[in-house]
Formats: sequence, structure tokens, C-alpha cells
Amino acid sequence: MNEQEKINAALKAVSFVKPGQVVGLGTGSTAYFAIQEIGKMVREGLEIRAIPTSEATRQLAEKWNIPLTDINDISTIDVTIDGADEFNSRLQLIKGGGGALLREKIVASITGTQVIIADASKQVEKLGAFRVPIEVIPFAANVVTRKLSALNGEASLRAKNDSTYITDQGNNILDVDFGLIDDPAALAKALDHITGIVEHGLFIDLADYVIVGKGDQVEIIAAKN
Ligand SMILES: O=C(CO)[C@H](O)[C@H](O)COP(=O)(O)O
Repeated sequence: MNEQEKINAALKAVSFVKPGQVVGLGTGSTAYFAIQEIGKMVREGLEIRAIPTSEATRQLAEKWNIPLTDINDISTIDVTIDGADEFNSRLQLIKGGGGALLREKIVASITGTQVIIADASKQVEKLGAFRVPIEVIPFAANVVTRKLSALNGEASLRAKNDSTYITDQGNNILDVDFGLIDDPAALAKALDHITGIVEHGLFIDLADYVIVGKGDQVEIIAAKN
């Protein structure tokens, strides 16, 4: 993990934000730098409305006086800048290390241009060294855990400060080790069909660009359509 690479990627990503747009604000230590930069742009007169992907991001945006709007009052988001835990050459992602995958995926699903920012450590040949975060309703945590083992997934209930981790929606997160994933799209489809899973952290066909900091350079990788 390299903080300067995160900063460089974030500074590049904010050039995607234009006046008058609705902007999705991601969650995590990389998105933090983009939100901070957008805050400075707002202070200098940029007019946008933003949708935060977590309560932590909402607080950060409020601190920077970034005007917020309600996702239920809009139909599309022009551009979203968010981080990722891993990405591959097809711009398939694992997200949810920060626990915000549900709102992040909802926001991504109505975003025109989804820009992912990352340091170079996030680029992988095959997804799966980072365990796939899966948001489950607490009632179903063990039910889902057993169903995941049928897919060769070893699930651990996420904890924080010695307590079970609770998401912004009051759910739990299972961090699931599937080993290296040969076909992330097929796994995502299988997870889509498990009752009790609210959402999973495999983001397939959602990223339009990944901006990755590499040393003091920044590489912009566009999705192949
Ligand atoms: O998906 C996320 C939060 O749910 C984050 O974008 C992801 O965990 C990357 O975080 P960071 O930029 O801190 O490495």
C-alpha cells in the first residue's frame, strides 16, 4: 500500500467531475483523497450534488461542505469515484473491505461513469487473494455460511473491536475465501442466487475506468466494451 499512489490516482480522478453533475462519493482510504480534493473544488466554486456511499463518507463530505442529495430523488449519477480491494485486467473488482459494498454497488448501478482509484498493490492477475466480502442479514449468517461452503467458500463473520461488525444497513459481513477465482462473473451469478445474501463484493461490468497509481506515475485503464 502506497499513500502517494492513492493520492495521485485520486487527483487524476477528480478531473472527471464537471460542474452541475451528480457525483457518487466512494468509501475508504483512497476515496478519502478524492473527496478531500472535491471538497477543495467546491470551496473554489464548483457546483455539484453528491451521493455518499457510507455514513463515514457522508460525514467527510459534510465536513468539506460538499452539497449532498438523496439517491431516491435522482435517477442517474453522472460520475462516481470509488476505491477497490482488488481489480483485474477485465476491470472486475473485489470491494467491501471497508464494509460499504451494498451502497457502493447501488450507487455504481446507476452511475454513468464509474471511476475506480487504487494504488498498484490492488492490481492482480486473478481475484481472490483478498477475501470476498458478502453482506448478509444477521438472521441468515449461518445459513449463508453453509451454502457458501458448497461453493468451496470458507466464510468468516467479520468482527470489529471484539464485536460482530454491523454495516450501515444493520447487516453483517462474511469475508469469504474462495481461493483464486477462475471465473468471477460466474461466481457473482451464483452468489446472486443465494437467499440471505443482501449483496456481494464482486463488481462485474461496473467499472468504466481504473486509475492506478504506480510509483509517481498514474495509469488510466479503460474498460473494453
Ligand atoms: O470497497 C470499499 C469499501 O467498502 C473500499 O473502496 C475498498 O475497501 C478499498 O479501500 P481502501 O481505498 O481503503 O484500500
